[in-house]
Amino acid sequence: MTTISSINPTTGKVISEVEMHTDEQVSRMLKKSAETFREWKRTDVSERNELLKNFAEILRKNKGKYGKLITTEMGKVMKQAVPEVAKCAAMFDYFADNAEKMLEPEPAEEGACDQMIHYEPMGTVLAIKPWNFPFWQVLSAAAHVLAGGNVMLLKHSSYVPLCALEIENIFLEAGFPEGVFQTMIVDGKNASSLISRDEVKAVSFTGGYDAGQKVAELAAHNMKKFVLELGGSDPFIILDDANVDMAAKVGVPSRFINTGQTCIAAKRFIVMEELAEEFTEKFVEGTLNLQIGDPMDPETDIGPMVRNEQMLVLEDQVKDAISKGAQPLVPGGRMASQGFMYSPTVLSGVTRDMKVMTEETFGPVAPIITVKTEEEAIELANDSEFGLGASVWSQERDRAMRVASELETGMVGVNSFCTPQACLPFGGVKKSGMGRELSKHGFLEFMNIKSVKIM
Ligand SMILES: O=CCCCC(=O)O
Repeated sequence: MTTISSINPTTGKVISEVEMHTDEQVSRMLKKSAETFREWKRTDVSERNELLKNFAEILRKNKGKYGKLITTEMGKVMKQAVPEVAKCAAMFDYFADNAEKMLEPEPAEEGACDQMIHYEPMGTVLAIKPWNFPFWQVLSAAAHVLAGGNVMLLKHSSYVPLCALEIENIFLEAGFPEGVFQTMIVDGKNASSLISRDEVKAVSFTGGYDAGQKVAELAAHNMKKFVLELGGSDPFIILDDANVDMAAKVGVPSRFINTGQTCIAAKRFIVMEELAEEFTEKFVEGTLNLQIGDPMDPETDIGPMVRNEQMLVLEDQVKDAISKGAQPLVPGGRMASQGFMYSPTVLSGVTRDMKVMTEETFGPVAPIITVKTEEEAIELANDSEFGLGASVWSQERDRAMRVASELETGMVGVNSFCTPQACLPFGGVKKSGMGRELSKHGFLEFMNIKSVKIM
């Protein structure tokens, strides 16, 4: 029997061994999903919406229980794990309320009703999802994929097998027919090999660039539709007329939420020199106020990182910055405790050749870099392989909007930080991915947009 170990990052200890599915079981799941699709796509949209509503209700009723599971299995602090579950519930409500409108056939042009655009589901969507938001990452895709009449097969991160199985249970408890949503406990290699299987019609991938590139190659080779949501190195730009108090107040959670392990977190703080000292002082103060410790404690802001491997990467990035002249204003770093605790680090005097600027930092490290002009801020913000989100701070709306329009990203927060929302398309450009999740745009990614011409 082959198993995956579920490990508690707070202690570093194994919580449970989860049995992996055999090839034979996976084949049965593929077959089941293809069979179920033939029925599911024909169910009335109102019936599907009712199930989405049931699902949201179960999440809301049990958000404490699921939050605790998330905290135990990947270390997210309870203060954020419970809202993650509540946010998923709100997103299911959104698609339950809007799917019917999104599915409505549209006339091709005003008055030309004999040429229609129909939206039809594709079939089985293979979802390959990461550990950092164990519920949100799966459910933000599942809600609109299933609402459109598709079915889903999940390969979740090997770090969160218990969350993966619990999500499948919730679908069954909500009344979804067996086979509409199934969790496979398999390794990454096995999941990739499923892309070529006839039953799989599309792939929804969230994760790192290298794995995303592999998925894209396999999907393209097998002529399957894919959506990729990859990493980010989001700039957080403070222009010289920004409200510094607010920028620092929002900048701290924008960087350190989820112990810095968020694709759309602020990862490069770009400050115009007039405000650099004041912003840095306030940002450091906010960072030092964060409570670090047991993620189960409702007061804790910073819990463990997910694994030692992630800490090693972060340590290397910080070492590289310091060796090139960055000053550790808040030194932070690995803590002498059990589990994978890493205290927040703030670096000033950062230059663009440092790894903290060129690579994604997936942990609690905040590099601050100073620029002289707005143009330099824009140029530096765009000087990245990534293009997921960005944040711009200015008290002049037109100026902030002008800068926002110059940024090469899929999302911009003006005087706010970026976070996915059900009604907004979510995704990136450049090495941050292709396609969109959420909103009508995400919904349509997994629909066959069929033109119907009636003579
Ligand atoms: O890692 C990206 C997902 C972000 C989810 C959130 O901010 O709610």
